[in-house]
Amino acid sequence: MKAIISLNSGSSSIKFALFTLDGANNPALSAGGKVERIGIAPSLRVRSADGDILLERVWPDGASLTHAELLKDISAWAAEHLGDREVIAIGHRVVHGGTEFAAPRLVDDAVLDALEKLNPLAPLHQPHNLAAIRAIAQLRPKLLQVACFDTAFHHDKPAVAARLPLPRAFHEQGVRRYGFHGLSYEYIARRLSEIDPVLAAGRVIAAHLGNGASLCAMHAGKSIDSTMGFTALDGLMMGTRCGAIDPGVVLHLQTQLGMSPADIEDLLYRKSGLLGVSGISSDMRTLSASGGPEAEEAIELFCWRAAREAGGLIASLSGLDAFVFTAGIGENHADVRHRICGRLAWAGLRIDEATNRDSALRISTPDSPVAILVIPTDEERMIALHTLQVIRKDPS
Ligand SMILES: Nc1ncnc2c1ncn2[C@@H]1O[C@H](COP(=O)(O)OP(=O)(O)O)[C@@H](O)[C@H]1O
Ligand SMILES: CC(=O)OP(=O)(O)O
Ligand SMILES: [Mg+2]
Repeated sequence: MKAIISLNSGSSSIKFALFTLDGANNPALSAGGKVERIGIAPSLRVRSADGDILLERVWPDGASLTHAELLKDISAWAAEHLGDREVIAIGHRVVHGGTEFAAPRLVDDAVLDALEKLNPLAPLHQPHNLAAIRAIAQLRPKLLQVACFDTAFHHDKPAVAARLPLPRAFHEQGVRRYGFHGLSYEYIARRLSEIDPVLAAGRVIAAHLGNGASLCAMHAGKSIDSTMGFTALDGLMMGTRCGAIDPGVVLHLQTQLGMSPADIEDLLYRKSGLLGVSGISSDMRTLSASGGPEAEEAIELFCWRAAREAGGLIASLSGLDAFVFTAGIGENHADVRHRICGRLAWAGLRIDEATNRDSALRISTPDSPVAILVIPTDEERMIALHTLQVIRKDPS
């Protein structure tokens, strides 16, 4: 039986899924898993399509384990689990596609070289994404690999949402607002159109709140604006990223505090956000459990900033019909959802405390002018669908 694998390297996680293909080439999930808390204390869990746990591993002292090292364990599990299934392609999430890659692409050396040039624009993601592709290409040079871009879903957003207010030449050089988490938002748009086609045709904000976090304004299922811009550092406060800050701060760090570009990158991408403000952890679960005043301040700032940015996107959309929470925090953290919706009550978000506590599909009150939903994202399925489309078109 033919199969494809989806690989999704996030900043704090590697998610993966094995899909078998039926006669009509529809992907059916066979098993999937994730390594989470990379950089803290990684753990791996693999589940069958029915939810049975197939494998669990923890590395309590594994803070220094890299994405590449952890990928070896995933490969070992996959090799054992495959049985007589024949993997015909691997699809990868690649975070930055720049101006050149607006749609999923079969990867070859030239594509890899072009994507590598974007590494500095996504230092927490792009190098891991590409290292996995290169490692697999070495082991299985003939295996088709498809790159699916986080930026692609946002490619056709209105020009006003893509331009930075800099001299025009920079835009031509690619210094523009791209937007990320596109595979997740594309999946949410599809799911919402199955769940509630009327809402999906309207004005929707999707909030992908994970270790990386962003909001996307969608109208009729298309991205029209996002809080992330040139890089995945923009917008919301995140696990270790600062989100939007006054660019004057960056100049100050460099010229007054004498920090090198590498130190500034490390500060803004790896030491800020929830980790920096709490001084405790980048992980929302740990912060909520800690209860200390710095942890509380970090959580409150996270929610305040999310609501504040949502206000901006409501203006981009000229109103709002639905607000969707997704990703690790969005899908699971009732208190964060409660705080964000509370700050958006003026815009018509009325949360129902009981269904919110249960992380139900619909968590707004029946009379809420804006519907509030919790929809688990599935970037791996989106990757599988794109991968199939690409290899059908170009089965070389
Ligand atoms: N059950 C849960 N309750 C609260 N927060 C959770 C839960 N599960 C995951 N999270 C939080 O979600 C974040 C990770 O989100 P995830 O989407 O998996 O990350 P990534 O962006 O690396 O893909 C962490 O802050 C984690 O604490
Ligand atoms: C783009 C991005 O921030 O991704 P992640 O949420 O996986 O870190
Ligand atoms: Mg994520």
